[in-house]
Amino acid sequence: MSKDAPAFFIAMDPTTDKSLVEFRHVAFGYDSRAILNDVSFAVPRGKVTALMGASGGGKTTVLRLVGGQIRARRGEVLVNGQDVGKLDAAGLYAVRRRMGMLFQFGALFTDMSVFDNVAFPLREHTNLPESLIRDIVLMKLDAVGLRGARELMPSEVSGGMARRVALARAIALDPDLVMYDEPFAGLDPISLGTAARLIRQLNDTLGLTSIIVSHDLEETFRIADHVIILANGGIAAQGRPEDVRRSEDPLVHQFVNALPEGPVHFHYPAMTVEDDFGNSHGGRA
Ligand SMILES: Nc1ncnc2c1ncn2[C@@H]1O[C@H](COP(=O)(O)OP(=O)(O)OP(=O)(O)O)[C@@H](O)[C@H]1O
Repeated sequence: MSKDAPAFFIAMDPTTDKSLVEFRHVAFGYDSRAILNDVSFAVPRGKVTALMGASGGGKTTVLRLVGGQIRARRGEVLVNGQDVGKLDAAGLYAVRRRMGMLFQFGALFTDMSVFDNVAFPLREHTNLPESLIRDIVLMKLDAVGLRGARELMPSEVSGGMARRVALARAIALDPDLVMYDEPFAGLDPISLGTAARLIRQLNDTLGLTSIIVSHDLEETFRIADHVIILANGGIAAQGRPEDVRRSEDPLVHQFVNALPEGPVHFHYPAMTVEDDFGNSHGGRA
């Protein structure tokens, strides 16, 4: 990085390490309930990785482990070679600054204009002068096609536009990694296609690494370089979309073909049906 580069600019790590994020034998559970058992995978640097799997399988949990909001019970969660689970508050802050997070409905601040929403992280995390913030915000809004919408309030933009504003905000600080949790939820097919192409395009033009959690198989397989399928607490498959699609593993087959029956559990763990509805209530079953 040149010494004249503005302070907010964080160069890509020059290391030759091919993965930006790596899970090594990670186990995690909420209370006594195990969610991930011995999970290992790598997210290749500069690529779009899709994290998919059955509902409740732990995809959002994986994102929260990467962001350091929760810590693994066992194993390592490496981001740029650092174990996020072992960082103190300052270390975690530094790692998080290099991540953009985009959650389901964008969660824009409703009392701020589109411009101020995108400016927010810059005002919070940097000491840049307003004139430079303005240029950066307009650049980010331009990247998502909304430079002309800067004065609008969130209530005045469509769902698809709101998602794009949230995306501009997520990339405001020039992150290395952007994590999207269900970025297509609730979008009509045209907005969905636009959002997907935008994620791909921003990844490539800004040199990002992207992780997308999504249920939209077709669109996600179309834009992803790498797919990881999470099921029953482990990794059912990972690889290029075309390879995962061809997998003959019954679990993966069930998932990529959206079959209701198969090895992926439909039920949240519960006591047996007999115990729940059975004779304990005087034979009501
Ligand atoms: N804070 C929490 N406390 C207790 N259990 C939780 C908590 N957050 C998630 N869970 C449980 O952990 C499991 C995994 O949740 P997670 O949100 O990671 O799944 P997911 O794969 O993202 O699901 P979906 O695709 O439905 O969003 C779920 O069964 C959920 O009920």
